[in-house]
Amino acid sequence: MSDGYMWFEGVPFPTAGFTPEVLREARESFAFKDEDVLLLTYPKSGTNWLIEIVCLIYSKGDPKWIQSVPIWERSPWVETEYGYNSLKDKEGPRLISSHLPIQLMPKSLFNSKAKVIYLTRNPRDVLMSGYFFFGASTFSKKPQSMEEYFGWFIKGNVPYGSWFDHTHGWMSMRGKENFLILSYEELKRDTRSVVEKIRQFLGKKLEPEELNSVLKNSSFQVMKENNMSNFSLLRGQFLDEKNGILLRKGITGDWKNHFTVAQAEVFDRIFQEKMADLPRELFPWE
Ligand SMILES: Nc1ncnc2c1ncn2[C@@H]1O[C@H](COP(=O)(O)O)[C@@H](OP(=O)(O)O)[C@H]1O
Ligand SMILES: CCc1ccc(OS(=O)(=O)O)cc1
Repeated sequence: MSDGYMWFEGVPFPTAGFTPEVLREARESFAFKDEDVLLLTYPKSGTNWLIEIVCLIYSKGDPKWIQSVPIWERSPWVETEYGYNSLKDKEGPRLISSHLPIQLMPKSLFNSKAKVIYLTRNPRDVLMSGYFFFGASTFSKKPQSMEEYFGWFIKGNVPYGSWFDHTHGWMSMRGKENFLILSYEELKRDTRSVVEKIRQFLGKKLEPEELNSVLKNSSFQVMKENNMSNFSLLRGQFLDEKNGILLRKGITGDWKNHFTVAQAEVFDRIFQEKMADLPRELFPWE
């Protein structure tokens, strides 16, 4: 019986676009190549912002690609039916996205030199972003209230499971030279420097005016108006016509407008308990 998720090995997935067969085959058989780039996040951490930036770095700031091809085709999600099938036989270097927890990632990643960028975000803002986004979707369990979604998030009963487990799992890769960890918060605070860091990690060159174009075309306002990037193509079938918005506020600290004092205290306590073994520098919002 469906409870609003498609469960695979204890992890809840959206009900559209995912199957146990593809998840299994991707983990066992998907072959990462050394020249691939993997954009890895827990959902609602700024995944699509990162994809837009990387696409623009690849096109040297030329917006033609991002204005003509849907974002999920430029950097498909390897775990989805569509993404797996479009990536598996693709020639040449590939841009690949994923929200998978480490135990479900294609095994070949760990023997490849593929470059991985892991983008983190304050889980309180991830929670709020997910509450609005999944609440306006047709492919995920709908919460009746923020309080209900808060409880699900703490338990990991949300798409892709527990933020705490996801983060713990992937942080075990920190220090590897092909693994770059960034945060949404630093990307917001100093976008230019972080985009430069990404460019350098990818070994790409940009002229100053090309960098300016990357920044302009990946800005919140320009992305919000780009129908190839703002998920407007998913409205109707997968997202609510009115509230199914990917680029909602694009700020840090929105959780403060929604959490009660009691929820903030509960979250702090759980965060301390679950993340105490990891260095605080990994969480630049704390
Ligand atoms: N160019 C941009 N600048 C800032 N935030 C952006 C952005 N593009 C997307 N985001 C934010 O990233 C979140 C979605 O993440 P994902 O791409 O992982 O689903 C949304 O957060 P909010 O819901 O807090 O506004 C969205 O507004
Ligand atoms: C079916 C399309 C779709 C879109 C977005 C999804 O969630 S997530 O934000 O990438 O986690 C899932 C399915």
